Amino acid sequence: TQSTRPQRILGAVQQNATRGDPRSVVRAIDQYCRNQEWAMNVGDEKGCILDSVVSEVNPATVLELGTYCGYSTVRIASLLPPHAKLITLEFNPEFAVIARQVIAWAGLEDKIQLVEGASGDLIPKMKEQFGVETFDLVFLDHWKDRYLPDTKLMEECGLLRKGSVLLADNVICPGTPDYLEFVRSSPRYESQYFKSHLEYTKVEDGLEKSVFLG
Ligand SMILES: Cc1ncnc2c1ncn2[C@@H]1O[C@H](/C=C/CNC(=O)c2cc(-c3ccc(F)cc3)cc(O)c2O)C[C@H]1O
Ligand SMILES: [Mg+2]
Repeated sequence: TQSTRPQRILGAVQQNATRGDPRSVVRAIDQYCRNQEWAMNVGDEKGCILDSVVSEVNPATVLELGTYCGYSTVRIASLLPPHAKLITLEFNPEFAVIARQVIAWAGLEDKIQLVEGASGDLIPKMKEQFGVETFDLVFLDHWKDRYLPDTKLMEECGLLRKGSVLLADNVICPGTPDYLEFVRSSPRYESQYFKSHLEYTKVEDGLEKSVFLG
């Protein structure tokens, strides 16, 4: 039977990456998606911007919206301090199955908690069910029309503190116009655009970093 793209990405990791070496997992996925078949990972170019923001924030708690195959999950977790935790939300069970194996291959199970479900349902349960106070960093990379409602929901649920950083992928391509307008015009956010390119292409895209001012 025909394999799926996520299954082929997992295969590339198992064939080309070293178990327990997160950066080799990241490199294996980038090489596969650049040379064999495109996939919607944040990729190596925007990934370097992601790395610099993660290193600057040095977060103890991270929330990722939209796991897909776990590329950015592994990329972020590989930079976290020893006791830091990353919670990643994914509602497609098929993607979750693949992401769990990619995370395991990287040896990052202890830092990452993958929770299956829709962000709109899970965000209100973060405090009670997952023992989270607030998030130091949120990486938004799920359906683009969910960035704004989920940001408002995180505010309402008290999951953002003064200084919490939101980093959003794809603010140009495919684009998140309502979210961009909101964070750039709201007095409660200090926003900055990092110009880059759509993963594995020359098309313009970028990341928007928004600091919640409380
Ligand atoms: C609400 C919610 N809750 C939990 N998981 C959710 C969710 N919405 C999506 N997800 C999960 O995240 C993943 C979805 C991500 C959506 N990302 C995209 O649609 C996406 C699309 C492109 C793109 C650009 C140009 C083109 F020509 C074609 C595609 C590039 C990217 O980097 C992307 O992230 C997988 C999905 O199951
Ligand atoms: Mg993306």
